[in-house]
Amino acid sequence: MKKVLIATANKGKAKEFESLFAPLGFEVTTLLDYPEMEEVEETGETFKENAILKAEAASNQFKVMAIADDSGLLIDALNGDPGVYSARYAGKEKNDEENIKKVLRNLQGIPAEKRTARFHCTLAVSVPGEKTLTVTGECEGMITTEKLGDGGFGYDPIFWIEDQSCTLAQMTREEKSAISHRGKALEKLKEVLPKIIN
Ligand SMILES: O=P(O)(O)OP(=O)(O)OP(=O)(O)OC[C@H]1O[C@@H](n2cnc3c(O)ncnc32)[C@H](O)[C@@H]1O
Ligand SMILES: [Mg+2]
Repeated sequence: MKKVLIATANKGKAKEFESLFAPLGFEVTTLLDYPEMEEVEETGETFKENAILKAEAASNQFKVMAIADDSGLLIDALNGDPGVYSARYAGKEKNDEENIKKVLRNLQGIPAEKRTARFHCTLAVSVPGEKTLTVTGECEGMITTEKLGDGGFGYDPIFWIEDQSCTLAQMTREEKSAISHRGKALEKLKEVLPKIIN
């Protein structure tokens, strides 16, 4: 079976990538399979910089093609926060629960129509000896006033999708991937990397 290395240690992302790549005949390995590996410091100021950092670190270490995902939630009423710092919004322990609480606290009193937000995803593909390639995807939504649903990960329980009238955490993994920032970025990746994906 063909293998693809996804340079992430995030369980939620890992599951989504497994579901996205399985139909393409790929076995997915992630950094969760290598717990001894040290986490790459995300020193970039943009999703693109951080995605490239993570992808190149993994492909250099393992000498294989690696795909990294840097993503985050941009909330208009918070001037684009938590943005690139989404994972660590409430502290360096990367606690989804605390991150959600902080967002809801900071949006207290903000009316529904002003709670617009988007998820962003940049995927970087690094092949040893070749220039790293990036693609992006975005998903528009609204921030709820309470958590709804227990699927997904991260900020999904407070991210409302207008068209479907539910949060990303109330969708199946397939439903989420059909409209998500990650799903859209991967669709673009499939176009630019036909040789590798097919
Ligand atoms: O860097 P890796 O190892 O991939 O894992 P991470 O969790 O640190 O990932 P990021 O640096 O890209 O931070 C992205 C954060 O944005 C949030 N996020 C990204 N995609 C999401 C999604 O599809 N649903 C909900 N939250 C998401 C989530 O809280 C992530 O921790
Ligand atoms: Mg990270």
